[in-house]
Amino acid sequence: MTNPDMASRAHIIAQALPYMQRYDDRTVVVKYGGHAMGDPSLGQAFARDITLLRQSGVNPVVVHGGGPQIGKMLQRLNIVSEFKAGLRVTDKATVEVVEMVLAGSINKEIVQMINAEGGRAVGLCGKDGNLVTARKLNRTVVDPDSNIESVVDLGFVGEPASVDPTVLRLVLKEAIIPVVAPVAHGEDGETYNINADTAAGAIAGSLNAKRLLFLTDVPGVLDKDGNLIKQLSVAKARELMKDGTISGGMIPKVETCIGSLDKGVEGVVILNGKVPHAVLLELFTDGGAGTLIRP
Ligand SMILES: Nc1ncnc2c1ncn2[C@@H]1O[C@H](COP(=O)(O)OP(=O)(O)O)[C@@H](O)[C@H]1O
Ligand SMILES: CC(=O)N[C@@H](CCC(=O)OP(=O)(O)O)C(=O)O
Repeated sequence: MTNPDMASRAHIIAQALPYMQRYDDRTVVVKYGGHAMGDPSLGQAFARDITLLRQSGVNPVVVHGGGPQIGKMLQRLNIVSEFKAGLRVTDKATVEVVEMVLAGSINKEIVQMINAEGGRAVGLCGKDGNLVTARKLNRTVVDPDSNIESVVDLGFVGEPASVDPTVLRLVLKEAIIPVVAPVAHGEDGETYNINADTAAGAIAGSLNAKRLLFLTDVPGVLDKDGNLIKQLSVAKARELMKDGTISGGMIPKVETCIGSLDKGVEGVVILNGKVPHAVLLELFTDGGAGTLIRP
């Protein structure tokens, strides 16, 4: 007779089959936010999920952030940093630190974690193979009191002007997992700091990804009372950004979700990366959580 515990374990594994078939040979871009990183056992669970996706025939692409880690390094170096509309004002000294932390230590740490789980990961940034070419971002902000619009100068903050996914396709064809840091060259030869959410959206769009997942440190988009919004239309998302319910780091995430749907990404989800195995739960079980942004 089958032990009930064994039977329920088998049931959970078997439940994954239709999902594995749905995502077979499809691209899933996972944005791994700096706030979801840090805990070694969570990091290991994340690396295992990504490796398992690859093993089951999915093409995972990791695009990572590292905002809090950049902040710590800037503090150690006594460089003052501020954010405007969820983006770091980036002068010359800051962009050097951003590149060092993102494309250096964090990128290699994630590559190492995935490889330790038996995957084969390779670290890239926007500069590699001209993956992402940046242009300076001219950011408009609206003062909520006066409703007056103004352009803020964020320094070396860029937005993707073009994405050439050739290098990603080559890597994916060999069953290697690309791990991308959001730092890129501009046509002017400068290095630009791109918000990781924005970079993930542009990359997902260029690959016509089946799914784009944002792993962050909250369960998803929360309403004014702090309750999770399970499904959010583009129109409602715009309303919540306007009235300030969506603020700070959630702004580039939601804006990217909207842009990615326009670019042909099939589904975009913001979810809690602090839940162990959040990626597997979202993709391979009926228990998907977080906020699904829909047209
Ligand atoms: N309406 C909202 N719902 C959820 N989080 C929000 C909302 N508005 C602002 N936030 C903030 O956005 C943060 C997530 O963005 P961010 O700090 O950039 O994380 P990450 O490093 O994962 O990109 C949350 O921790 C929360 O403080
Ligand atoms: C322009 C800009 O704000 N760039 C971000 C890049 C890292 C990032 O986006 O990291 P998270 O995903 O962890 O927030 C920064 O300097 O913090």
